[in-house]
Amino acid sequence: MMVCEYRPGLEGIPAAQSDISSVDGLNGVLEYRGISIEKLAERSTFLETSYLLIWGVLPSAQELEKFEYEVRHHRRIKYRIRDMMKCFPESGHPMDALQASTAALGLFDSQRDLYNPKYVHRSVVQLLATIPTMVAAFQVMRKGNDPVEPRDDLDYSSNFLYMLTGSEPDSLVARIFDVCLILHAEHTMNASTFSARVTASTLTDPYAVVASAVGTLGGPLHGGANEEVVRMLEEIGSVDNVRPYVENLIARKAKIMGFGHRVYKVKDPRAKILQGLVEKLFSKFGQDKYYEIAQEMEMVVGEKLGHKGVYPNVDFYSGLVYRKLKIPTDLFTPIFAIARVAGWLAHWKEQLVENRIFRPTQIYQGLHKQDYITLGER
Ligand SMILES: CC(=O)SCCNC(=O)CCNC(=O)[C@H](O)C(C)(C)COP(=O)(O)OP(=O)(O)OC[C@H]1O[C@@H](n2cnc3c(N)ncnc32)[C@H](O)[C@@H]1OP(=O)(O)O
Ligand SMILES: O=C([O-])CC(=O)C(=O)O
Repeated sequence: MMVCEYRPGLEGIPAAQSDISSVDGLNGVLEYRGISIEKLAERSTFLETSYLLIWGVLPSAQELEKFEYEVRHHRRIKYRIRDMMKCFPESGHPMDALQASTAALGLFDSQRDLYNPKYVHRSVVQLLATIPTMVAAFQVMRKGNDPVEPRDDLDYSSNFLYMLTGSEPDSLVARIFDVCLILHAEHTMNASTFSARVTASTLTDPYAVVASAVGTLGGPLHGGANEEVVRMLEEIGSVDNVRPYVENLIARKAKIMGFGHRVYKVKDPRAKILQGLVEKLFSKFGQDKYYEIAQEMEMVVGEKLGHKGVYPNVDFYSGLVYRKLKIPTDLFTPIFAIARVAGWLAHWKEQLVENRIFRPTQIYQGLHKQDYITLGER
């Protein structure tokens, strides 16, 4: 079958049939396996949501306990991985460090057996368990310190925050962080998930699948926008500067980070929940001026670009949560990756069910039947 119409960015072209999540972009609805993101953010945990995404159903109490136990006990990384990471330049971006170290996990995967449920289970546990450890280890090691060993007695998010700082987080902070992970866990056929599915379709190992997705997530048009948003708010500096700043970006036809979406033509439902989390954090730990700047920005961008359906996306308010938790800006996208591993793995598993290698076509616009001109004659 030949489909000849070219759609830049594959806009509107289905790349898979999926049961994992759905987005209603006109009404601002996101569901994981049919459950709204609002319900999950209110009642679930990141690990339970990961189980739901990957295995398709909410776990029983016993299944959840076993899954949490397994993840807790696979958090340690091999000393060879840690030593390899020690050699990474401290000036390098943590997303590059994460991509390289995730790919390196594949070096230890000698028994690849993609269609064996035990292999799938083991890889899921290992990736979910070790990716936060690798993100935290790079952060601590680039400051010249030894990584903080994971703690088996802490839940997923508390343990990650503990490995980053060396101290146990406040329980509200840990819960808010866990909700952020739930919100970022999955989002239909976004660029990094597409990347994961293309890689999965070649029947390579899940470490290569996740590493390719990490590489795709890092760009500023995708997950990397969360870092750019905070840098932009800092550059704006005061509420009075918002309007001229936005007008200048629009006049230059530049993209405003944290706004716009291929699917949502209204405010992203995750941005609404994240905004609520910012307010919760501020009411306990004190306001900062960047939230006022962000609110003004949302108002001005809505006024100028609302007619094009350009509203805040998930990356607009997440950075303000992480900033308030004193997390360095360049860790925002790796934190997004920690969460999205759940969605990538769910798509890896789904892709394998009736796999067919991705191999789209192109519309060739180049020359034919050219002469080969020898080097001396060019
Ligand atoms: C986790 C995530 O990946 S969420 C997205 C994170 N990325 C960002 O926040 C970066 C900023 N946003 C963008 O670059 C885009 O909105 C994307 C990449 C998210 C979506 O891109 P596309 O679906 O290709 O939208 P496209 O670029 O065609 O935009 C449609 C129209 O809205 C405008 N628009 C879309 N987003 C923005 C924006 N952030 N700032 C200014 N204008 C915008 C476009 O200029 C275009 O206008 P036109 O029709 O007059 O040319
Ligand atoms: O769906 C998209 O294109 C981007 C996005 O919001 C996500 O990956 O969370």
